[in-house]
Amino acid sequence: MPTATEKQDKPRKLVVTGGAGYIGSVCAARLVEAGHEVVVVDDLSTGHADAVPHGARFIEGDAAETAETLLAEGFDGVLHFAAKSLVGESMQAPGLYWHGNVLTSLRLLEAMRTHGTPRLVFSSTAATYGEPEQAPIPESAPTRPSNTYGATKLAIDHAITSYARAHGLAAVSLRYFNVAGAYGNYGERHTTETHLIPLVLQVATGDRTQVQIYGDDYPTEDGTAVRDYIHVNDLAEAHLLAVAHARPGEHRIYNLGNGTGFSVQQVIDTCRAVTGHAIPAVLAPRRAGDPAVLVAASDRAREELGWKPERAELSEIVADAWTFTQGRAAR
Ligand SMILES: NC(=O)c1ccc[n+]([C@@H]2O[C@H](COP(=O)([O-])OP(=O)(O)OC[C@H]3O[C@@H](n4cnc5c(N)ncnc54)[C@H](O)[C@@H]3O)[C@@H](O)[C@H]2O)c1
Ligand SMILES: O=c1ccn([C@@H]2O[C@H](COP(=O)(O)OP(=O)(O)O[C@H]3O[C@H](CO)[C@H](O)[C@H](O)[C@H]3O)[C@@H](O)[C@H]2O)c(=O)[nH]1
Repeated sequence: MPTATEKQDKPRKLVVTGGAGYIGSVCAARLVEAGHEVVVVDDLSTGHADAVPHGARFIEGDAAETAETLLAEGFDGVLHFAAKSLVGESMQAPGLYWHGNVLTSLRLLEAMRTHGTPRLVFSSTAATYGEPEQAPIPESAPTRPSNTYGATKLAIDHAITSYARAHGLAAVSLRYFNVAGAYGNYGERHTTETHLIPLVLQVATGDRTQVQIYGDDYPTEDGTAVRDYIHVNDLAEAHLLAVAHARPGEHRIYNLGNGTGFSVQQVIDTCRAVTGHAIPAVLAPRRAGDPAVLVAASDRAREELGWKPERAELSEIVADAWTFTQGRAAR
């Protein structure tokens, strides 16, 4: 059954950079299912060729370099997921992030301008806000990233605003909070995994012996850090809506989260309930740069895009991630 979004948008020819990665593969799959013509461009630096959905054309290569020639074919838009996104690595090797994220995106923007590609949807992040002054965080909150990863994403957001104003680009930046869950065979399988839910589930599969809780002295109810977890398929739905709603000369920015925070302890407890596994957890020092609470105000996406998350319960998000994880383990 096509969703409301799929019915309302016309088929388009789209490039998906990073479409062999976690979020990009889910979005590419949804775009193909919605009848769009999809070309995935991915250098497989952190992605997997077998994650590119059937029905999408796949070009293995750098997003910027490939776009410079590929866009000459004539496309309706680009969804730009390709990026380096490990916060710790960004602090140790900033050059990788300024080059890999900012330079790549600037070259992509230039290629889009040269070839007249009208539409861009960009993967921005909650990390652009840094340590927040309020919860939930609206898009009007100050952007003071506390790590290099967030700084590079914010720099790209600024560049996109300039291109929209000067060149009429129709652009949408989606600021994801904590993405989790899976969509059928598409899910999170990073070789270097830093995200809480997949790490906890790796304990349940026996691939890890325990999970570490990074700090229990935060000013939160149980002392562990609070995040806003959003289902990857709800996130994908927002991308389909963004493609349909982007308007020439405008750069719109939307936060994407459910507006409800869950602590690290609550996440572990939910994983225990979903998997039926004891999941040993040990206390570890705080991870540098981690804010205490990050929760999204996503009213703007709901009002302007008509976005409505379908799987907002943490137990649903974890259950889908667990089904995916078990499926991979059985292979
Ligand atoms: N996962 C999250 O919770 C989260 C939160 C906020 C923002 N984001 C952003 O969402 C996007 C996707 O994240 P993900 O978790 O799916 O990461 P991922 O690492 O699974 O996917 C990124 C993909 O981009 C590819 N890639 C990287 N650099 C490339 C380049 N120069 N040219 C071509 N391909 C390249 C990688 O091979 C990979 O397949 C990223 O831009 C990330 O910053 C993710
Ligand atoms: O083994 C672990 C892993 C994580 N955590 C904690 O769990 C919470 C969530 O951590 P994640 O690494 O899963 O996610 P982050 O909130 O650090 O990162 C997310 O938000 C960032 C913005 O701040 C970036 O956008 C990033 O890409 C996105 O995944 C944090 O409090 C973290 O300290 C643990 O306690 N133990």
